[in-house]
Amino acid sequence: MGSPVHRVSLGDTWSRQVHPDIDSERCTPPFSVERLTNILDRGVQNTVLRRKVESIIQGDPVFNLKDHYFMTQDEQYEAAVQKKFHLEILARHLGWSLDSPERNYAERALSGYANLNLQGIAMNAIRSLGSDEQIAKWVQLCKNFQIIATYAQTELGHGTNLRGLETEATYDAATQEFVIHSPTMTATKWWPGDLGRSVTHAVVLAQLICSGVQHGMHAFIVPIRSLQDHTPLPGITVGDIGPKMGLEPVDNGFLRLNHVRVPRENMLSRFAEVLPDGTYRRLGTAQSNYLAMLMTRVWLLSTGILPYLQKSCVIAVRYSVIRHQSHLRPSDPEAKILDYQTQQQKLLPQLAMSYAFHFLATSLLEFFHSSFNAILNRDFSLLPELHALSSGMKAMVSDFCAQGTEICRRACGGHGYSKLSGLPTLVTQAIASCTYEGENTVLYLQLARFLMKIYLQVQLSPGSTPQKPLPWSVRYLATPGPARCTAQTAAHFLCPDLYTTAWAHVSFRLIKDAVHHTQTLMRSGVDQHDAWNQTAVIHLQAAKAHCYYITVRSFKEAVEKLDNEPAIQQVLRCLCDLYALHGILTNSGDFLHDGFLSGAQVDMARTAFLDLLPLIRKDAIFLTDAFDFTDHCLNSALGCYDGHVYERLFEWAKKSPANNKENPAYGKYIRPLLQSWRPKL
Ligand SMILES: CCCCCCCCCCCCC/C=C/C(=O)SCCNC(=O)CCNC(=O)[C@H](O)C(C)(C)COP(=O)(O)OP(=O)(O)OC[C@H]1O[C@@H](n2cnc3c(N)ncnc32)[C@H](O)[C@@H]1OP(=O)(O)O
Ligand SMILES: Cc1cc2nc3c(=O)[nH]c(=O)nc-3n(C[C@H](O)[C@H](O)[C@H](O)COP(=O)(O)OP(=O)(O)OC[C@H]3O[C@@H](n4cnc5c(N)ncnc54)[C@H](O)[C@@H]3O)c2cc1C
Repeated sequence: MGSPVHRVSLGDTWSRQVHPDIDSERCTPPFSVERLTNILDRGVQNTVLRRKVESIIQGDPVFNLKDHYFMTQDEQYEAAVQKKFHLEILARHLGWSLDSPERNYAERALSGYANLNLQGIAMNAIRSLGSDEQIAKWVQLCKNFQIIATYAQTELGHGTNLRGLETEATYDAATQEFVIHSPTMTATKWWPGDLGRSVTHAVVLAQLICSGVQHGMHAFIVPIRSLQDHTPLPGITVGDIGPKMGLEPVDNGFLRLNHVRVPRENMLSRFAEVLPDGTYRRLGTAQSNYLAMLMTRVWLLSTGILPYLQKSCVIAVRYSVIRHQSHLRPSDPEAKILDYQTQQQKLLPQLAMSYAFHFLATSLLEFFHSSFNAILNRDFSLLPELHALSSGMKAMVSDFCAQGTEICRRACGGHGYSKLSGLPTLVTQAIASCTYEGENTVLYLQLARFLMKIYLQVQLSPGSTPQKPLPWSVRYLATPGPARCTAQTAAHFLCPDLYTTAWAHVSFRLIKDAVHHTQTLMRSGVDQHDAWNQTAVIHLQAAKAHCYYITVRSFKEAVEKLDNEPAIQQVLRCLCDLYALHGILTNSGDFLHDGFLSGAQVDMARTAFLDLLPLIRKDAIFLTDAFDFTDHCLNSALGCYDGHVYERLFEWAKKSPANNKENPAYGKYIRPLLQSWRPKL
């Protein structure tokens, strides 16, 4: 098999020949991998453009990632800024504007290795919370990198509870300025990315106070560092928060503001404004200023979170066809570890999830785009569903990606523990996404609250046509399905309608149970808030089931649309089956609880699941190749397209600074230790 040049990018001499163990996996593709890539890219023209951009990136020595794993944190930070700077210069030269597809592809290729990404999140805030004039002014400055901005919301004392934020923005009508101030230690902004050492400006979220009255959290554009010499401006104390679990290239920072004055025009005012005399006018809802987070959650799913799992799958699956360990039968040669059922059971559900989440993120993005303009024009009718869905989906995707990347890492045995595998970095990146942009439990509970409301709404008018149709994602709550699953054989579990119905049933029942528990407590005299807290674990479980149901449904619908691609449809159908059944088996208690499934039916589901594993296993390399990550972008000694795992690990390890300088500990400690007993020998 020829090796596509765009994938084999590291320029190692052995790259010219693909390892026979992975080459043999690519012998007879049952579907066009190229077409599948086009589908994932949403069009052949996008694949062509992406590859063009990737070849520019990987051909440029500044974007070389070779030494990354041996760098100190400081060096990683500097290299990441250098890459961003170089990308910016290159983009100007090539005419790639900040929102262009070329620019997005370049960011994807450098994901995790370039920083100043909070510029995008700050722009999301400006675009969603700013007036048209503010957008025109500030987004342009950001786009040109005339300023570098971050989104500074979280404080030492509060992250989740935005109403508890302490930073104050007090309006001074005499000067028509806001005075931005951190009144306490716990009001210190803590965590914003790129804040520690890089940004010039911050979108600061603060409690607005006009004429002594508090109006809740609003967004203000605050200059932080001088545009001339980058020193902190008067009243600003800013710095880096210190070592973290991962994300070394990013300078997460702290910020204290001591009566910093900004002009009235610096309050983002699409949904609220302060008139010169200090009159406050609310133009949106109390939660309108949360819109920037919503936008970023949707955006991050496909750009910032899912790729960690997809890359981990590519690395672990490729490695698993190269790695031989032990024997399936004593007389056989050592087996590829991917041929062990247990290895398939670890990796293939992760692969299925990678596809499931791709289609989910796509449909959520479409929903977002179709409702965002209406929201900007203050039509908030779609907002509750969009907020609930994006909260739940961000929580689910990041949770599963964090678990999945770790499963992939452990599935690579000892070599998965080496940073050179690329996997530890992917794990820590995915773990961070469980916390930022909303801690996952908290986000699931936002969805649960929405589900409870809808459920109660449906119960109030059972059977009758509701005044306005239910939001599409929860319409199933109005039409409960059968009380028992009809499957009689394992093969019946390979029917998308059957398992989608099963997931709808479990989600419906868990929502009903959660609401029932809450209401029972309330009827017994427990106050509404305590009742919610005492049933939150059950609500959480319901929200998770709902997310699973939505994912299964969106995957099923995406596969159904591929009628003109029967071979691809067939393989994706298997992945969809595997995803749905894996969820049923890992949550079988929920399906058994009310007798929807019998024990015998769970056994059938397990048989169907296990039978799928070898089917998907034979296509696993094709399915991972289809993501079309370049070797450069994977930056993994285990996961390269050519399969030369051992040579690459050895070559990369040899480059370690530890192997290329004198050992300072030898003279100081090892030699004295060894020699300390010499007189007695
Ligand atoms: C190719 C590119 C590669 C890019 C690579 C990417 C690299 C990635 C880099 C990493 C970047 C990381 C950046 C991280 C940034 C951040 O983390 S910023 C900080 C984020 N912080 C949060 O998310 C905080 C989470 N907290 C909240 O959202 C809220 O406080 C809360 C949990 C929602 C609670 O708020 P509260 O005011 O208490 O509301 P409630 O009482 O719970 O609800 C009242 C009603 O309001 C509704 N509601 C809540 N939020 C919203 C919303 N956003 N939109 C619409 N409606 C909302 C809620 O449902 C309630 O409704 P009702 O029930 O009808 O009353
Ligand atoms: C890598 C990284 C990058 C970040 N980047 C930024 C950034 O650029 N800008 C920015 O402003 N912030 C940023 N953050 C901060 C991040 O958004 C917050 O850490 C996050 O929103 C969680 O808030 P918290 O830290 O206050 O956690 P807490 O809310 O204190 O959570 C701690 C625990 O309490 C639980 N809990 C809290 N409230 C409730 C509740 N109501 N019900 C039930 N349980 C609850 C949570 O589930 C969790 O288990 C970043 C964080 C990280 C880790």
